[in-house]
Amino acid sequence: MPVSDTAPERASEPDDDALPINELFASLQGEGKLAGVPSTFVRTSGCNLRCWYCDSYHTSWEPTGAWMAVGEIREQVASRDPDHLVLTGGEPLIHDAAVDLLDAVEMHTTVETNGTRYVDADIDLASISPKLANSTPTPERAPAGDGEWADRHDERRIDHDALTRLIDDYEFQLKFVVADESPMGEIESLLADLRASTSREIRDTDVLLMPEGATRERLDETRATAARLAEEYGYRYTPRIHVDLWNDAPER
Ligand SMILES: C[S@@+](CC[C@H](N)C(=O)[O-])C[C@H]1O[C@@H](n2cnc3c(N)ncnc32)[C@H](O)[C@@H]1O
Ligand SMILES: Nc1nc2[nH]cc(C(=O)O)c2c(=O)[nH]1
Ligand code: SF4
Ligand SMILES: [Mg+2]
Repeated sequence: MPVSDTAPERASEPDDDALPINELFASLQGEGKLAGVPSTFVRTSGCNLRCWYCDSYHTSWEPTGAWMAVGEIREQVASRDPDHLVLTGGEPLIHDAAVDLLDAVEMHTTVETNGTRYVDADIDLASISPKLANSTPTPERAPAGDGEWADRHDERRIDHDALTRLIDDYEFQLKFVVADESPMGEIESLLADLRASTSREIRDTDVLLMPEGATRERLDETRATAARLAEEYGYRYTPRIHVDLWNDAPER
């Protein structure tokens, strides 16, 4: 997704109580169990992974943003209409101040996370999107660099302990990005491992297949397959309604 030209420009010094913000906007939640719910999005910059298909290139491959104090983010969020906050990125949970923001706002909070780091915070819905082998930026498909991220990405992308703790402690959904049948075996085996390690029930309706696609054109190629696989395996399908409605526009 292109970087917003209206990303906050006032930067405070990076300190313990600030976050690097790529964009902050109100829209409709596009994905998952709360798709369609008016929400204010806070998108942090910086990620510990490098999915080749990342739709937020300017938070991962080429991170840009301005530091904002948590108090100022809280005010910006409170000044908008929605009573749902979606904290996303980049990977929001790599920043310690994400916990302060989640604890500071007085509304429903969803965190979009790759599930590689556990935090203890005021999270109402942990929207966990574990990264499968189909995300690895091999030299042929990395959008930048010479493939130097592939090994690091593969070593980091699944952390069973962090996933188990997130599922143990929060309402959750598990969202898997699919374009074809190839990741289904990995999804089934990861779910079997997590069902063995968590004390909570992971229902099939907590598992969502999401078509890979940052543009309408790409979704046209993937959504029917994702929907068919959801039916076949008994999982849920989630659209990406923001892409259907607004394609890859920033602040949407
Ligand atoms: C940009 S990520 C930010 C949060 C976190 N880093 C993560 O990956 O969950 C937000 C959501 O977009 C999904 N996503 C990113 N690029 C995508 C693409 N090209 N097609 C479908 N989903 C994508 C991720 O899997 C995740 O569910
Ligand atoms: N409308 C809208 N819904 C979203 N749900 C998750 C998003 C994300 O980028 O994390 C996202 C996004 O970027 N836009
Ligand atoms: S983990 Fe999320 S933000 Fe990071 S590269 Fe993958 S999709 Fe992008
Ligand atoms: Mg997005």
